[in-house]
Amino acid sequence: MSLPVLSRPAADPPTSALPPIPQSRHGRKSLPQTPSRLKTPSRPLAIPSSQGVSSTPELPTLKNIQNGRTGLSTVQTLRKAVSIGQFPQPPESPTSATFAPSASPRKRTSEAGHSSASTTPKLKKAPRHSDGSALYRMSDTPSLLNAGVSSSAVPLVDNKRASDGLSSVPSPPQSRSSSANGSYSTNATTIEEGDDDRGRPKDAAEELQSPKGGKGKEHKGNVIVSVRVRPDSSGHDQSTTEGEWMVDGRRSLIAYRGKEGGDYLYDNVFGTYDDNARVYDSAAKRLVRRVMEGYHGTVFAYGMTGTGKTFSMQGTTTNSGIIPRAITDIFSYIRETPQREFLLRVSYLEIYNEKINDLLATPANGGSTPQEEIKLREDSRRGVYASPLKEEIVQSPTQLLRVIHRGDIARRTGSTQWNARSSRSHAVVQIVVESRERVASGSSPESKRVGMLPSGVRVSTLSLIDLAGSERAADDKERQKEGAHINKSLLTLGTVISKLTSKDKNGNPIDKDGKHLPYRDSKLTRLLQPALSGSSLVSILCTIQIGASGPSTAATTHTMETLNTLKFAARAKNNIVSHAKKATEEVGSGVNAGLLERYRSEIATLRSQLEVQKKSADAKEEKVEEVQLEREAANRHEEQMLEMQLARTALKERIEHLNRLILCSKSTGVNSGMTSALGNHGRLSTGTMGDIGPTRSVRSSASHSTLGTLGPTVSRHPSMASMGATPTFSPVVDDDEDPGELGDGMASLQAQNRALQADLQDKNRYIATLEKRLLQARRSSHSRTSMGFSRAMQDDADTQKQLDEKDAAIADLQKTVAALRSAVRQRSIADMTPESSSAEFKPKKGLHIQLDGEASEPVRSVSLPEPTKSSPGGLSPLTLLLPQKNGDKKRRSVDEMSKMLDEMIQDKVESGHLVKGKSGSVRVPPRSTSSQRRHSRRASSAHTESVPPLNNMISAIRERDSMEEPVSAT
Ligand SMILES: Nc1ncnc2c1ncn2[C@@H]1O[C@H](COP(=O)(O)OP(=O)(O)OP(=O)(O)O)[C@@H](O)[C@H]1O
Repeated sequence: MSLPVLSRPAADPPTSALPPIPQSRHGRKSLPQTPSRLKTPSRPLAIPSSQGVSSTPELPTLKNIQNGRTGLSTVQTLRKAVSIGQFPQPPESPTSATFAPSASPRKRTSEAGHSSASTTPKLKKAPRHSDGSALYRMSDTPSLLNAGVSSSAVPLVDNKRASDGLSSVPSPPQSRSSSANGSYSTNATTIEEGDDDRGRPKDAAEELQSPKGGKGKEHKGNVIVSVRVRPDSSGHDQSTTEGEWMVDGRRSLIAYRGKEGGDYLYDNVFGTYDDNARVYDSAAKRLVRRVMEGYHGTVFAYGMTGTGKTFSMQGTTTNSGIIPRAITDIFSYIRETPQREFLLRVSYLEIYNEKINDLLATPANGGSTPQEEIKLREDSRRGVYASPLKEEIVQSPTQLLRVIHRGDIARRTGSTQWNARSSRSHAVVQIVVESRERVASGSSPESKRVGMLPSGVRVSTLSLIDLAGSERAADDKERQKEGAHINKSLLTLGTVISKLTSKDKNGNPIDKDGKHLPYRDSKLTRLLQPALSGSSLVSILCTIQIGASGPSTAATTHTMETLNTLKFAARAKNNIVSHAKKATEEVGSGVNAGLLERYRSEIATLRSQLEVQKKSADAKEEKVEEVQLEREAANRHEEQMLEMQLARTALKERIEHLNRLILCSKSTGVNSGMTSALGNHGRLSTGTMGDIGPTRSVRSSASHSTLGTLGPTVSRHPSMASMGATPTFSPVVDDDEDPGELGDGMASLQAQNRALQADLQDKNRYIATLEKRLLQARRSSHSRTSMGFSRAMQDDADTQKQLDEKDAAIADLQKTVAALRSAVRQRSIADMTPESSSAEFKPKKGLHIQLDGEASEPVRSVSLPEPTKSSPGGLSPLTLLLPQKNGDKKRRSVDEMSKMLDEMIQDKVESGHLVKGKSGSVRVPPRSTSSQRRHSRRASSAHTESVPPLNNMISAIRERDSMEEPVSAT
C-alpha cells in the first residue's frame, strides 16, 4: 500500500520546477502549466500581532504575501488542495468539526475524484476571517495539553496561504514524483497502496472537522504533532529561499509545491529560527505539566537521520532540549505544589538491533558486563514495561540530568554518511512520577504524623523518546544492519499508526483484516503501545530538513524522506486518539502501589520499629545510667570509705604510736614495778603522790588544744642524744604559768593519755571530714568548671583554708608525737645515767626538757608538780621514763610510769587543773585572776598532799629496780 499518487497536470513534468502558486484563489483555475518558482520574501517579515502568538519571526506575513511579494500561482494553490487529499483519513468525529465541510480541501478532492481543478471553486466557500482567510482548526476542543486552548487555529486562505508566511526553499533539482511507490524501499512511513482506496487519508485539518473523526472533542487535543525544520548544514536561511517548500510557522503549515506536494497542517511548525525553548514551550511543556498532574505522557522525536531529533530532545549546553527543560519543569511543579509529595524514579533504555539495553545498568567505566535480557511485559495497570530495568530515584534536577547523561554516554551512536554522531538506537527515558496529597500538617507531632498519613498514590509516567532516524542503506555493514533494524521498527510504527483508525465492535484497534494491530512486530511499537492506543497524552515532534544538497538523486530521496515524515506526522495527528485519563490514586501497599506508598509504609514500619527501639534503648539507657550512678555512688562510697579507712589507719597508727609512747610511761612493767615498789615502800601510794613537788614544765608534743597551755616545758638539748651525754634537765617554767598548778591538782597521766587519745580521735574525725570535703570540692570544682571560675576559686580558697587547718592540726599531732618520742628517748638517756640525771635534776618551778632537734620549735608544756619530801628520791615522773637496764624492767617501768601519769592527769582533771574537752581532750582551764590562782594553789597544794609526788613514785620504782637487780645503779 502506498500513498495515492497526486494527480498532476500532464504538462507538469516530474523533474521540472514547480509552477508558481497563484496570487489569488480565483486564479487557481487559470494556473499556468509552466513551472515557476515560488517567490519568497528575501528576509523574515514581521508578523502582525493580531495574527496570533505562535507566529514565527522569520516567516513572511500574510500581509506581505497579500501584497504580492511571493507571487504564488494558482498552480501552487491547486497543488495544495490536491495534496491535502492525500492525507490519511481520520476517524469521523462530529464534535470536532468546526470547519465548513464545503471548505474542506479533502472533501473537494473527494468530491472531485481527486481532481484538482474541481476543488478550486469550493475553496471559495470556505468560511473566512474578517481578513478574508479561511480557518482550518485542528481542534477547537479544550485540550489537556494546551489547557483549553485550541491546539491550533490556523487561518487558511486557500488562495493566499501560500503567500502568507511563506517560507519557500528550492526543490532539489530533478525532483521526481514523491509517490510512495517511488519511495525508498525501507522508508518507514511508506504505507501500502490501497489504504487510500478503502479510506483515503484525510489531511489533519479535514480530519478534525470531520463529523466522525477525532473520537470526540475531549481527546483530540491530547495528541500534539509538531514539525521542526532544521536549518541546512550550510547555515543558509531557507526561509528566504525560493523553492518548492513553504514553511509557515504562524499557521503551522508546511507546503510542498513539488510532485505529490500539498499543504501539511500540524499543531506546531517550527522554522529554522525557532530554538529549543520555543519547541519545548509549544510541544511539550503542557504535556509535562499534565504528567505531573497524573496523566501518562509520551513525547517522541521522529525523523530522518541528521534532521535534529537528538538536538531537539537533548539540546546543547547553550540550547537545552526538551528533556532538560522537562526536568526543570518537573521540579518547578513539585516546588509549586506543596500540598502533594512526590517521588521520582527514572529509567533509561535503548532498543538497539531489536534488543533492549538498560543504559543505566551499563558500568560507568564502559565495561561490558553482560546484562540480563530485558523483556517487555504487560500489566493491566502499568501497561507495557521493560523488565528488569534499573530505576534510579532522583531528588534534584541535577541528579536527574546526571543520570540521563550517564545513559546518553552509554547509548549507541556511530558516524554515518549523514550524521557524524548518529543515534543507532531508539532511546527511551522514562520518568515515573508518584505523588500523593499531603494532609496539612500542624506543628504538633500528632498532626505531623497525621500529615504523613497516606491518601492514595498516583503514578504517572513521562516517556521521552529519541528515535533513531530513518536512513538509506549505508556503506558500512554494521551501519546497514543497524539501519535495517531502525527502518523496520519505524516502518512498523508507521503501519501501526496508519491502522489506528480501524476499531472492532468493542472499540479495540484492528487492522483492515480485522486483526489486532501489529504492536508486537517491533519492540518500539510494543513499548509505545500504551501511548499509541490512547492511554497517554502524546506529543510527536517530527524533524525534517528541506534544503537538501548534493547530487540530484540524493536530493530527491531526501525530499521523499521529508515528505514521508510529513505524512507520518499527519497520520499520527489524524489517527492517534488519546483518551488519557488521570491516573487513579491507589491506596494501600500492594503490588500495584507505587514506590511512594511502599516507601511510606516502609518508613512507617521503620519509624514504629525505631520508636520501639528507642523506647527500649531509653529504658536500657536509664537502667545503665542507674547502674552507673549506683556504681559511681558505690565507687564514691568505697573511695570515701577507703580514704577514711586510710586516714583512720594512719591516725590510728599515730594514736597507737602515741599510745605506745604514752604507755611507756604507764606500761604494765613500770606500773607493776611501781606498784610493787609502792607496795613495798608504800611511798608511791596515792596518798603520797601529792608529795610530788612543785609543777614541772615538761616539754611535750601533746596537741595544742589539750596541752598547749600547759605551762612548764620539758626540753632536751639538741645535741644530747647524739653526744650520748647525760641529758641535762633544765626545768623551765613559763613566765605566765602558775608554777603551782600541777602541784596543786595535776591530772593523771592516764587522763592525759585519754585526753590525748580523744583529741586524736577528734582530729581523726576532723581530718576525715576535711579530706572528704576536699574530695567533694575537687569533684565539684571539676564538674563546675563551666559554672564560673570565681565560684570555683572561692571553693578552692575555702578548701585550701580547710586544708591548711588540717595540715596545722596534723603538724600539731606530729609535734605531740615527736615530743612524746623525745620524752621516751629522754627516759632512755636518763636511765643510762640515773645518778647524774637525778643529781642534776633540780626541780624548780617547772621542768624543761630540751628535746633533740626540737629546741627551736614552739612547745607545749605540761605542768608537773614539784617533788616533795614525801616523795622518796624526789623523782619526777619523767625520771620514770628513763630506760631500764633490763628490757622487761624498762617496759614495766614505762608502763608503771604511764599508768601513774594517767592517774596524775586524771587527778588533775578531777581537781580542775586540767579541763576535759567535749571530745575527751584535756586542756588547762582559762587563766584565772591572781586571787583565783592563789585560791587554786591552795586547793591544789591541799590536793597534792593526797597525791603521791612523782619524785616519790620514781624513787619507788628505782628502789624496786635496784632491789630486783642489784647491779643496776640506784
Ligand atoms: N534546529 C537545529 N539547529 C541547529 N543545528 C541543528 C538543528 N537540528 C540539528 N542540528 C544539527 O544537526 C546535526 C544532526 O542533528 P542530530 O544528531 O540531532 O540529528 P538526529 O535526527 O538525531 O540524527 P540521527 O537520527 O542520525 O541520530 C547535529 O550536529 C545538530 O547539532
